[in-house]
Amino acid sequence: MKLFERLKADAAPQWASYVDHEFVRQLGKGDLPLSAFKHYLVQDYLFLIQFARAYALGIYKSPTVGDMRQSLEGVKAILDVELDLHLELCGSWGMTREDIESAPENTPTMAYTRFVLDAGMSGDLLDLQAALAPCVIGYAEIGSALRNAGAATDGNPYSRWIEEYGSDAYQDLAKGFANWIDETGDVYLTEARYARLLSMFEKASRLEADFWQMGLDAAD
Ligand SMILES: Cc1ncc(C[n+]2csc(CCO)c2C)c(N)n1
Repeated sequence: MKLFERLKADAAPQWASYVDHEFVRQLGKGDLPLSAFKHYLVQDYLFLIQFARAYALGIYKSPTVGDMRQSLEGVKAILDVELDLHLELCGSWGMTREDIESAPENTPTMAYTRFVLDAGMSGDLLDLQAALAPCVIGYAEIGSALRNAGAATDGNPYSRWIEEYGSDAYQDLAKGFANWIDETGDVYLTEARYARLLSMFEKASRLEADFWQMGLDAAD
């Protein structure tokens, strides 16, 4: 079994608590309170700034030029695509870039981003990839499930978000990431390392679930 598939199977409870979270269900049905989504999206913007740094760390930790290019794709996806989506949505509610960037980082945002940065700082590229994988691939799974369920097309207020993560371009990016961690695993994985990688993958999945919960808890 390839590394990503194995991690996902072994972390099945944590993975399910993330991709089947109540926030995601309400988002798909379109009845998620807007206050919850707005709070989530502002925190997600702050999250993405730190994630761009984590991908940049991936460039630094890359053993090959090919790995550097893969990490660079992540930096570009965040700086050129995802942050703009967030600014576009927040702008439609009258929020400016300054409003968002000056918002205080919530504890779940700090916990998740600093965990990923530390996984990369203290380990090698494979450790960093194990911490990043739930984020990149989980959103593709969620986007594709919601898109296939028709959530983006029936007047759902969150259709723009669903279209972005359900898009072919995003699905390809996530597949590229899965192939990349599998290939790194082919070179660097030993059975002695696996338990630590799984623990990081589980933690990242739990921190994703906590991130959704932070949004739900902010509903008024
Ligand atoms: C909490 C949280 N988790 C995952 C993503 C998705 N995501 C994070 S970085 C990136 C760019 C490509 O790797 C994507 C799509 C998010 N936005 N917020």
